[in-house]
Amino acid sequence: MPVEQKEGKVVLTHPKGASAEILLYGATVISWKSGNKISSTPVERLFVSSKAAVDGSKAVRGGIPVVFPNFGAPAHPEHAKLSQHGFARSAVWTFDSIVMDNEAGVSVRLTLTPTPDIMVQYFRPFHLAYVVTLAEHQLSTDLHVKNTSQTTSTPPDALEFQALLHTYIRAPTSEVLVYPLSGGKYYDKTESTEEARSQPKEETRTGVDVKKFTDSVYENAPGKYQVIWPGGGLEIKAKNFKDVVVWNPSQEAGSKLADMEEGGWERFVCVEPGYVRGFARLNPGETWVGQQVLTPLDGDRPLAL
Ligand SMILES: O=P(O)(O)OC[C@H]1O[C@@H](O)[C@H](O)[C@@H](O)[C@@H]1O
Repeated sequence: MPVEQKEGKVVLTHPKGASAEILLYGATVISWKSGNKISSTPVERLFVSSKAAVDGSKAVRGGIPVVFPNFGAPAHPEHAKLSQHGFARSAVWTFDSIVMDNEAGVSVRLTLTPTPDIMVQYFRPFHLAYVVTLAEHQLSTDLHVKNTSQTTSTPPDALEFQALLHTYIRAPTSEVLVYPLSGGKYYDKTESTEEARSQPKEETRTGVDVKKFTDSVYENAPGKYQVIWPGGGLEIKAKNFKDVVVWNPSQEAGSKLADMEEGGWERFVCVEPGYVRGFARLNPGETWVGQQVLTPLDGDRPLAL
């Protein structure tokens, strides 16, 4: 069965062996197993902490949580009641449909509209659709945001939001490098004062490492990244996610996360395409689509982490 629904999750299986699992809780992709052009054996590409809650009690520590409508602590007055990274990653989404089911890809759509719980914290009408497509050697995740307001006021009843795919890539943290961010502007959230956090820095490293606590928001980033370690790597392509966040808590911050497994920070890098500097804006009836495509790089070998 290429698409199976069981116990709060959707499992996609590609005829050539790749698979993906998506929790309805948060529409969180919690597993993506894929081979590559050289080795067809599917291997896990995403990191999920063994201490992560996968029962819907807390956003998942790993996989690909969906961040919407705010990134980090709320900065927009309309988001004031929301918690860090918004409600999409901790709301139960609805299985909508199978979009495609053939050798080119197995694809499903999940949706989220305001629930009573969301409406207590957030008044804007919206419709989110998340399309996850599994190909032989690729995983695409597309987030569609629609402003469903019927109001015809002037100025328009705009939906202003941030969105990000918080992708935890399984990789040896001490060796992984992210390209090409050199020359770009970033905001360093590990700085201790608000003033230092709001001053842009210029990236001078050809390949960005995460050997120490890293929480960097690259603004207007290139949209195509290589995440490379000795013997392996992935490409991430992003559309309409103009920014990218590179995060690894290291032991310093990782050991304080209750749902992070011991040493888990040594086994991943988060490379997170997003629209997080400023706000995307939709007038009533308009839709915005952000896309992420993950592909193992040629020469990639399975990781024993
Ligand atoms: O612990 P959370 O809420 O899942 O967030 C993890 C991290 O997510 C990153 O995207 C943020 O830039 C970090 O500041 C944050 O610590």
